[in-house]
Amino acid sequence: MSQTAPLIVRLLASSVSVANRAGKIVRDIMSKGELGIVEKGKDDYQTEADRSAQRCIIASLSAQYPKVRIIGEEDGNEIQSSHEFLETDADKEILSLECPASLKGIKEEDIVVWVDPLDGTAEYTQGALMLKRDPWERWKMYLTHPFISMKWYLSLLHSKYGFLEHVTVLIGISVNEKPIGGVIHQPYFKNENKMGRTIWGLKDVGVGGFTPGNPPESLIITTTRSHSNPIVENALQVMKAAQVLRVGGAGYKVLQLLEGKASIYVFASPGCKKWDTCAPEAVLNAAGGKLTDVLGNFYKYGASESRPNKTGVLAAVNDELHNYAVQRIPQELKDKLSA
Ligand SMILES: Nc1ncnc2c1ncn2[C@@H]1O[C@H](COP(=O)(O)O)[C@@H](OP(=O)(O)O)[C@H]1O
Ligand SMILES: [Mg+2]
Ligand SMILES: [Mg+2]
Ligand SMILES: [Mg+2]
Repeated sequence: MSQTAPLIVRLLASSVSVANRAGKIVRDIMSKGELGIVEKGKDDYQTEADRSAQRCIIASLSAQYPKVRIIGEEDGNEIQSSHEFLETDADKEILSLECPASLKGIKEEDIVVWVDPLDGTAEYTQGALMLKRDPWERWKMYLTHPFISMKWYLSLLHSKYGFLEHVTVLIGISVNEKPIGGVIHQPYFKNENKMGRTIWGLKDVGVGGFTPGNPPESLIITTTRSHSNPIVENALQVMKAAQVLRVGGAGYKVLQLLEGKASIYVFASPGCKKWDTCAPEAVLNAAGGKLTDVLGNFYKYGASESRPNKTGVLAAVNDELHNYAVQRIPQELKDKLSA
């Protein structure tokens, strides 16, 4: 690795390589078909892919950047048992980036990295069903699946490939409580000749790994497909959108904004955590967008911050759309979430 590149550029380059490796782990576990699903709470599951991908990311980054504070979604990821997963490559394209003056003096001690090893776990576990080509085998798997309702099962059958494209690996880099760099890796993105793609963003540099798109002509909202409730629905109704897309994962929803497939990401619920939003917010910022809570306030990403994004998520690719969304949310709803 080029030791001459400034720390933040090296860390982002390592994060890209580590996210690619984690994505391969996610695909391999799905192919083996033993997901090892554990219920963490209501509508909150973890699989072997979440656990192994996090082990890979934390072991690899902490071996190379020992003083960086790294916080992951999943518990019980002892670093000692993870040498098989060590990834020490660093992406060459990122290493060759010109580091802006504003990021040159950053030290390891100033950095907190937020890791979501697998964003869209609900969609990942449902994807396992779609890999069963035999309808009888698929039905049997559905019957033993811990949390797929009949409505979901039917929507899965209609979706042809399931929702694996919604799955992402998120590595967010924050400095002084602000997200300044991030990686969103999509293990199941279908390219012509290879599986997966890696989107990155860095403050005062820009974004890469995809083709940015302008917001759609009409107002298209993107939101959760597996964690809705009456308040979430209320916040969608007031937007007066032409269309509402219900997809999995915070990472994938922000990708939809970046690619011009949706105008605003609206989620009026405390369900998302710092690891869900740190990387997407960093990439969105680097593309000129904005991610806040539903009151329009920024989240802080210091290590001691509480994990839940209690007052929800509102994100858009520009200030105009973001302002529109903040203004549409009724005060009563803002009060309910901040209570
Ligand atoms: N009510 C809830 N309970 C637990 N997690 C929630 C939640 N609402 C949102 N989340 C988390 O926020 C992320 C995005 O949610 P959604 O796909 O519904 O938009 C998911 O991350 P993970 O898949 O990494 O756990 C999901 O678990
Ligand atoms: Mg989770
Ligand atoms: Mg997540
Ligand atoms: Mg996760």
